[in-house]
Amino acid sequence: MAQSVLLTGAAGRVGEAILGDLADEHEWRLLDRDPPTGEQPGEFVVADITDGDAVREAMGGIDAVIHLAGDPRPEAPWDSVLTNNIDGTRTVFEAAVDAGVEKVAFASSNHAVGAYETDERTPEMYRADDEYRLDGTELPRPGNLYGVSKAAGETLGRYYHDEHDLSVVCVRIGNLTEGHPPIDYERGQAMWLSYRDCAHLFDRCIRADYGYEIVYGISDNDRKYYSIERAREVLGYEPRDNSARHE
Ligand SMILES: NC(=O)C1=CN([C@@H]2O[C@H](COP(=O)(O)OP(=O)(O)OC[C@H]3O[C@@H](n4cnc5c(N)ncnc54)[C@H](O)[C@@H]3O)[C@@H](O)[C@H]2O)C=CC1
Ligand SMILES: O=C1O[C@H](COP(=O)(O)O)[C@@H](O)[C@H](O)[C@H]1O
Repeated sequence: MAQSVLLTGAAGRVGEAILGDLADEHEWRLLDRDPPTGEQPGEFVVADITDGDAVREAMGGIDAVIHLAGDPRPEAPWDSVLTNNIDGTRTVFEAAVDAGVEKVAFASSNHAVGAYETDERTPEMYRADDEYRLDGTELPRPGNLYGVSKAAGETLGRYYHDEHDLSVVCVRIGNLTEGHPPIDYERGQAMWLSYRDCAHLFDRCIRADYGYEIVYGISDNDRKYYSIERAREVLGYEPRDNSARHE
């Protein structure tokens, strides 16, 4: 069934992947601090996610939120991730609860667990014959402040689920690229997320029933060190792409 979905960070790359396949599948309200370029599949709200009043207004009549807005740079400075990724994410969760939204899918990142990629494990863990897997039950282990901000977003989600009964899924997105996986980059190939698998995964986040979940958002790559079993089980994720087909 089509749902009313608020998509924050709609003008970015992940937003482009989602809307590319799902424009006609749901009723969209799009939010970004950058104004839209070109025609959009729904109402577009130009606002900053740290503006509580604007975010609360954008939540009216919404069933589900896909929260992408934030600073996506692994090297982003603390001031920026504190404002955009931590404070902004808290504002989105708070407004969702106030508005009686049912579920929020939060764009977390591989960088929330980047420090598991130790010198001892790499580069072997990036290869198809290596069986090391992270599955979402492990503690966060960020390798940079951007990763810290994503771990904080996951923890905010846990809090808003436990204290306010909001359904929350945190998707630790790998490396989204259009058309083909990153070239000459084993790590990127191991965590590749194709555009169509990205759209399908967030569609499942809108449609599935869950309480609080952390899942990995990668395609079904032969090379992988993130398990996608939880996403399959809980969300019904059925990825179609595999970076090995492009090697
Ligand atoms: N692209 C990737 O491979 C990955 C992305 N992610 C996460 O997914 C989300 C989206 O990433 P991308 O689309 O790649 O980034 P992007 O930079 O292309 O898009 C982010 C969008 O959010 C908007 N934005 C940023 N701060 C904002 C604020 N304070 N208020 C309102 N809008 C704001 C920007 O204007 C931009 O349109 C980010 O949270 C990022 O951390 C996580 C892992 C991998
Ligand atoms: O969280 C993110 O991760 C991807 C992949 O990380 P990288 O270190 O291999 O580049 C990154 O491209 C994206 O910008 C970021 O938001």
